[in-house]
Amino acid sequence: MSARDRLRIAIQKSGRLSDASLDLLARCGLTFRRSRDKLFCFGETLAVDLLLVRDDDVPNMIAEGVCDLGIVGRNVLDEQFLAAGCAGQPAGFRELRALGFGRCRLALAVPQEFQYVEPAQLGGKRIATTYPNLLAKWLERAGVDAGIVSLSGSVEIAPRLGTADFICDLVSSGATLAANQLKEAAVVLESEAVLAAGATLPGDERGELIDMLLRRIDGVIQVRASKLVMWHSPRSALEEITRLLPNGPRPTVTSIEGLENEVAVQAICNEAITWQHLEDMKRAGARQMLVLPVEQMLA
Ligand SMILES: Nc1ncnc2c1ncn2[C@@H]1O[C@H](COP(=O)(O)OP(=O)(O)OP(=O)(O)O)[C@@H](O)[C@H]1O
Ligand SMILES: O=P(O)(O)OC[C@H]1O[C@H](OP(=O)(O)OP(=O)(O)O)[C@H](O)[C@@H]1O
Ligand SMILES: [Mg+2]
Repeated sequence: MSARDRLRIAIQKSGRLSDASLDLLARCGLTFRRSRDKLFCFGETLAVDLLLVRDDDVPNMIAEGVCDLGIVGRNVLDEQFLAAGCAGQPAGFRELRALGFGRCRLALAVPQEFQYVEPAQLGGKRIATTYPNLLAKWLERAGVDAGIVSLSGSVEIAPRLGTADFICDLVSSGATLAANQLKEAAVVLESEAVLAAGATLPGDERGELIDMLLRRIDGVIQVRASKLVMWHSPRSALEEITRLLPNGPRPTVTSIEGLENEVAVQAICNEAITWQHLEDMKRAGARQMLVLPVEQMLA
């Protein structure tokens, strides 16, 4: 087998997406031998190797055929997709799957004292960002003519330095904005880590490997979101409690020896169970609630 018969996946070498990307691939059954320079990892279990790179380089490496797949934030992928379009080139990469980690949003932020109501207030102002193409598209859709100040980092400080009036940057908890006396005003893009691939998938063994990997990724994502919820409650409260759970699962109901009106219930939920869910269930009569992770699932 020549080296390029093997599938190559590019992931972020060191950053917010690195551990979760490696964890996802491990859950898909891939293990790697790390080379000494740690930029190339040879796949031991399957003919799938890893390249460890800066996240910004992932889309172009796919477009150039250096690798077949990549894990990168949608924010980076979409920005570079639009940039290629502006340069009159086909992008050569696309999103195959949303992966459910690295969630954040590209947001417009304004000084805390600014009363933001609508995009029209941005007209004629300067907005600093590292995502000029995504911002330009959003402004165009909103019909607003504003100046875009392209920076390569430390965007949050621009309003204080007077180089811009507002900013457009990634936000998760909002702590960075608050530390810079800014507040979120509008969401430009909801982002998370995505699996990216070339415009067309390889038709050889690599294509088969991609199909298999996609099936495993889909399974991992489904299981990750799934929880087994268990509780005790009066039989009469069962329907109301079940309705409180996301997606109204079909519960398995077991009677409890010696307690005629009580039941033990378990249900698989395919969405996150929050404390609020549990408190609502408790108010409706549920007790002894347990939420357990699902390890593997075969329908
Ligand atoms: N605060 C955040 N919370 C959650 N996800 C985030 C957050 N900030 C960024 N991300 C996501 O993680 C990706 C990688 O972020 P990171 O800060 O590690 O990138 P970077 O500094 O550009 O790294 P590199 O050195 O690889 O260029 C971002 O493109 C985004 O998709
Ligand atoms: O809303 P928050 O939870 O505060 O997160 C937002 C911050 O996180 C990211 O930066 P990161 O911490 O990755 O540092 P970087 O800008 O050096 O990459 C992003 O660029 C914001 O600055
Ligand atoms: Mg980067």
